[in-house]
Amino acid sequence: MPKETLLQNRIKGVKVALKGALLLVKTEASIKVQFGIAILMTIIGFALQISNTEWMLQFFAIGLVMGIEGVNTAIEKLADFVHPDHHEKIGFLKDISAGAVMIVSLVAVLIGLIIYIPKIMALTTI
Ligand SMILES: Nc1ncnc2c1ncn2[C@@H]1O[C@H](COP(=O)(O)OP(=O)(O)OP(=O)(O)O)[C@@H](O)[C@H]1O
Repeated sequence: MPKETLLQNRIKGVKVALKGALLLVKTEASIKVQFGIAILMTIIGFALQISNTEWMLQFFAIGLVMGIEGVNTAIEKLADFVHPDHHEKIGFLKDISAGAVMIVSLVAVLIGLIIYIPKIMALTTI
């Protein structure tokens, strides 16, 4: 079999990653909710005309939360596959993995509050 080039190898890698991202959005309830929130925040961002820097921070927060949620999902599924029975260590592993999602989610909420509270205040004082 002819050896694939670096470009062919990378194209294959991108295809696999896209398939994984689609699988996450299609099958995982938490990612579906986060995707919905991401769309809503994008609409609100347009409506309240946030700045370029605010767009960057908002997309960064969305990407961070959804990315870490994806890794958390993979860890949960791997744990269930490797050890389907109840085990203290599996519980600990799943808890810290969920904790990582919680940390980035709190940061995302803080970013949202910092961006939108002044804009909402300005709207309500008009
Ligand atoms: N095999 C196990 N052994 C010990 N504790 C477990 C085990 N499976 C789950 N737990 C405990 O239950 C919690 C929830 O685990 P679960 O796999 O249901 O994740 P989840 O948060 O409900 O998943 P999702 O994000 O898909 O809703 C874990 O954080 C852990 O504390």
